[in-house]
Amino acid sequence: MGLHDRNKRGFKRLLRSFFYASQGFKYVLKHEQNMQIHLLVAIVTVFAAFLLQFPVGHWVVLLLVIASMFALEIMNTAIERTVDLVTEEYHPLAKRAKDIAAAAVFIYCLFAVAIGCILFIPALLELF
Ligand SMILES: Nc1ncnc2c1ncn2[C@@H]1O[C@H](COP(=O)(O)OP(=O)(O)OP(=O)(O)O)[C@@H](O)[C@H]1O
Repeated sequence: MGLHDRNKRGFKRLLRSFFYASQGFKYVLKHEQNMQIHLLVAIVTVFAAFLLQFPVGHWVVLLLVIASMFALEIMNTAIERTVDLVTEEYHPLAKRAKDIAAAAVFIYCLFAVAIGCILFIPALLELF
């Protein structure tokens, strides 16, 4: 899709959007160590949730947290690359923008861990 056919509609455009989105996802997965960690944690928690036979409500919360974590990390990377596009020199505003984007991921991570404890600890205690 060229830069000038943004007004086009249709299935082909939708397919192209999926293709570009998958390129973005592949890029983040390949280049961002944090994303690789998120993916690993997601796989482990989903596997554990299967074993612990989570009820539907727990599954909904778990999948929501995983999807939001991925989306936030992807947006963080987009902000980092956009800042790099504006300047590769040291700039206090570049630092601010990147630090704030990283803070969003960090805060969400803390809450995701807390939610994970709320979901998993009682289920694990029930095993004993
Ligand atoms: N152009 C810049 N000007 C000033 N400070 C910057 C600049 N680029 C990066 N920094 C600082 O360095 C930190 C690390 O930036 P970097 O772009 O390497 O991302 P990162 O933290 O390594 O993230 P990731 O590992 O997810 O790519 C930023 O949070 C910011 O504090």
